[in-house]
Amino acid sequence: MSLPLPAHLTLRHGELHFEDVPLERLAREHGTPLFVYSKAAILQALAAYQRGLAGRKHLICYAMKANSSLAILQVLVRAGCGLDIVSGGELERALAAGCAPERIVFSGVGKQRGEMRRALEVGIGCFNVESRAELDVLDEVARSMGLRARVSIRVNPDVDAKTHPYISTGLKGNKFGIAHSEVLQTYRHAAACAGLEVVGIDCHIGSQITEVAPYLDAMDRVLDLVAAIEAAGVPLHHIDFGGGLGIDYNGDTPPAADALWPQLLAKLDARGYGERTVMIEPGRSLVGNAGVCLTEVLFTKPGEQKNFLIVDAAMNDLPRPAMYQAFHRIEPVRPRADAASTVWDVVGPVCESGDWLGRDRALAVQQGDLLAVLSAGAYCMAMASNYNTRGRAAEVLVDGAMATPIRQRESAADQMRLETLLP
Ligand SMILES: Cc1ncc(COP(=O)(O)O)c(C=O)c1O
Ligand SMILES: N[C@@H](CCCC[NH3+])C(=O)O
Repeated sequence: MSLPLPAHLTLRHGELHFEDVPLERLAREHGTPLFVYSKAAILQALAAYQRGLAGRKHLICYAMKANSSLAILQVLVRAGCGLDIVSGGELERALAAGCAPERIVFSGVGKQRGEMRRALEVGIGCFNVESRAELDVLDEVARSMGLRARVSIRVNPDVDAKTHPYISTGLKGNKFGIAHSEVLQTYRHAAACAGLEVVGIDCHIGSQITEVAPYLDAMDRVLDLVAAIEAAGVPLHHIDFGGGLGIDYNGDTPPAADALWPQLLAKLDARGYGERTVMIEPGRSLVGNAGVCLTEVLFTKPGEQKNFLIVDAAMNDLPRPAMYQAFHRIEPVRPRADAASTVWDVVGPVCESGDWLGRDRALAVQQGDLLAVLSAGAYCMAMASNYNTRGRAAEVLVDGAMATPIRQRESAADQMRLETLLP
């Protein structure tokens, strides 16, 4: 194992542990594939943001799309987070997990009227609006309910987040946000709508960002807009700077949240906006390295060109490699210290050539061994599907020596529940 392990994941007595819990035991008790999360690792990641924003009026709204399992939401909400949601479904999860509605922000380019209505009815904190058309529909829906919707407009600062094209969102060619050149007129329009109350400005430039420069550029551009919008007579109560901070998947070196935020806050201070409420929407950086996916080697299949390790987790459980060629480290749960390693492609049982979890990995393993796919806390379970009628995996949350099952494995009956047989 050449790279250090993520926080709270350790090799003890020849076996991987999350906090004080041996992973092999969890796999035997709950079966595989199994997602295991560390509460301490989540709270440690959150603490870096809390330190970075200490002494400021702020609200950290966890972007729950990264991992929306109820218990994970509870951990973050109980630790003081609000939530960033992108659908009516996420709204119901947020409420079920005990998040105060006023600590919820609603992002996303395609909110439906019913979703707007429900969010207004429960009294969410703010809608991050992404187009002029959405603004008008929200205005109409709020007026029909005799309410005013608090809005912040998501601006597209046109900066290159230097990340994978599928997860870059702050460039002109992206579907997200309102173009820099149209921001002012959109704010003027919003301020004149009786069903809307303008409260802030919002920006999110992409995901898995590992450099400081795009953030600094985006902050400069957002603050230029704040000055212009306020000069036009529209006061802004908060600045929502989105999420996007990357994690270490394979030796990546993103800035730490408590190193990044002082630099961004210095920009606010320098421009006289130090008193504004700062909101952020981190997702991946709070949970990504707080989770692993345990999987069993079903078969070894050496071949002429490639050697395959066929494991019981697949692209339906962990779609990031298939979707983005994303790299996840794969480590044996009980490394075989003196065995020679072989180079394998680690693949799942799904009937697709794209169903792989790792390529060309040197591993000393045998049939029946357990592997841990690392950095699986974000955008894995949340993006899981039932392709090939595979049930979604089970999940366990570790806290010290305690392991709590937080989601049962989905059965075939669970999957068929909403379907109807023809007479
Ligand atoms: C509007 C918005 N906020 C927050 C996030 C969370 O991003 P990340 O998980 O990269 O922190 C996303 C996803 O990229 C997003 O689209
Ligand atoms: N799903 C992407 C991140 C998307 C960010 C959503 N705004 C990933 O796994 O990297």
